[in-house]
Amino acid sequence: MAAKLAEDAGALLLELRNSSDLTGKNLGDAGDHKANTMLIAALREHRPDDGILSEESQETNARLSKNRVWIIDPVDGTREYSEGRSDWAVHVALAIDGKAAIGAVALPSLNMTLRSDVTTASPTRSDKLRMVVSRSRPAKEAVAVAEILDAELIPMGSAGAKAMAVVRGEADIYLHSGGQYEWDNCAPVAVAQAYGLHCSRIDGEPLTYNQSDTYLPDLLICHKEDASHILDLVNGINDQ
Ligand SMILES: Nc1ncnc2c1ncn2[C@@H]1O[C@H](COP(=O)(O)O)[C@@H](OP(=O)(O)O)[C@H]1O
Ligand SMILES: [Mg+2]
Repeated sequence: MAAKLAEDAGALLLELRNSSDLTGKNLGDAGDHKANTMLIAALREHRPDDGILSEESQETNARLSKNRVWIIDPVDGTREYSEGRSDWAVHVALAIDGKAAIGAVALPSLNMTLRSDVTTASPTRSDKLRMVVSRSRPAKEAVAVAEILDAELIPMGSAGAKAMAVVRGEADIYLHSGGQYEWDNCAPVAVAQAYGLHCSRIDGEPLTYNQSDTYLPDLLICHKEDASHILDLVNGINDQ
């Protein structure tokens, strides 16, 4: 269901972008609103007992008493969506007891949806490591770690698109700090974990969802074999 909803919302968003006269922020706002309305209505209809947390409509009190909470980002990479780029995503995840249990990330411009329940082969690691970072706000730790590892930096929009670049074998590391919310990374983390990748906070702690404060400002997604080395490097940089 997560994959179907993410795909359907993605189709709506592509249709809106192709057919409307809206541009820039107006297009982003309209897309956010349209996809959010569709996703919330579908979740309320099909999973009436579950909680919902969406970037576009946050129902804090009701969800906090639930074990099962849908965490959705109708358009992740709104800026890129509204610029006509392909690096944006729709996130639909189910957190169970605070863990990213199930997720789907649609990449509508690439006609692709990645999901936690149906996985293909684990991504292969490149000898020359490639690190995806925010186009607009690359984390200082990421830039410093890339330099130490002699990794290629690949700027890209959207947390979902970046995490899926690692899942798809287009990159090896996604390292972010400085700000993000639960909806930005819950579905990407559910998918990345299902593909056998390491996912944690940059201090190595687990990523925990459905918290009263939804700010979840940093994360590391990478191949398991690289995780402890990268976490040590980040730790060293942040101790300086
Ligand atoms: N420093 C920060 N503070 C808050 N949110 C941030 C952030 N850096 C990135 N994000 C959010 O994380 C998502 C991916 O960002 P980026 O493309 O820069 O990596 C975006 O989500 P939205 O597009 O859903 O708003 C963006 O708003
Ligand atoms: Mg987002």
